[in-house]
Amino acid sequence: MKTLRIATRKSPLALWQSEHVAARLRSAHPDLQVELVPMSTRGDQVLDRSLAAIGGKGLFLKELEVAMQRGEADCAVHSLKDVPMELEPGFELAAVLERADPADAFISPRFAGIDALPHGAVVGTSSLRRQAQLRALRPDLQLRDLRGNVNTRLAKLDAGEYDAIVLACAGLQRLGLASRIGVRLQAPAWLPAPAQGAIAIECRGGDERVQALCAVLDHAPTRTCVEAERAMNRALHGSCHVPVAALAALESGALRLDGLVGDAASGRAVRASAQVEAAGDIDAAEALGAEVADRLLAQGAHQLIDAHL
Ligand SMILES: NCc1[nH]cc(CCC(=O)O)c1CC(=O)O
Repeated sequence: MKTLRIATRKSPLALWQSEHVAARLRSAHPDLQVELVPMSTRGDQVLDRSLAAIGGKGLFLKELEVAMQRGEADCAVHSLKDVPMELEPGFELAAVLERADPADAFISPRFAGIDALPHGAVVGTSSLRRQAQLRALRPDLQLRDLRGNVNTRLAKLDAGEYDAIVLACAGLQRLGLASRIGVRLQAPAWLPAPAQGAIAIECRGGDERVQALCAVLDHAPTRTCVEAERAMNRALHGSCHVPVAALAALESGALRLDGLVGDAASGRAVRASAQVEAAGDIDAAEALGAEVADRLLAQGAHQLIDAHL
């Protein structure tokens, strides 16, 4: 019997996502034996410093890529928002699954929304993108770091360490915690991370067996949207030190992209958007991302980015 081994992180959300991919692959290929290879990454181990300080998003991928290189796994499942804009050489995305809810969620046991928070309320999030947007709306808030997996973050909120926190709706929904969502923070007023809500399967470049097995899970409209968002981020040369947010949507054939570059310390933010009428191919999505990046730079995003170089 043929086997496919999926490298995965061990957090409950990562395991849910990998089990989901495994189940879909099993039903698409009844003769395929699909196994998970759970492993811990540096991004999971180092919880006392921000991701930006310890080297960025790639930290969630490295150990999984090493396992693929060694032949201990055939592919790896990731939240696409945790995947760097440029993959390591020798790897590619075999599939991007249909996106779940891309929005961020405001969560608080006591307050109905960001506007309802009292002056100086304490909000937990280590994401510079979420911090920048909170600062832009409410300069008075006290923003405090909050890392760890989704359950850990909710437990810290429930223990009273914060008045509110912000998490991705998709992660909460996947873990059966949708009832914790207080407010869905909607675009274009609030923008999520590029590719938030999308699950990707990474494999070794040129591994045609794995690509063919995973191709059935690929969702073209999601690919189009996330490509526009990731192309915008790439064109901004955004490192994880600069808060960048983006959301693309397909509506009756047109592809619209909203983007934001912010500054977590000052709460300054610049926004831009654009759309293409016939969003046929990946090239059009990429061009749209570059266009919105140009508009952001023209409005002063370069000052926010240069300040972090
Ligand atoms: N930063 C960690 C992370 N990576 C992906 C998700 C949620 C699921 C997704 O966006 O696909 C989360 C948790 C969160 O931000 O609340």
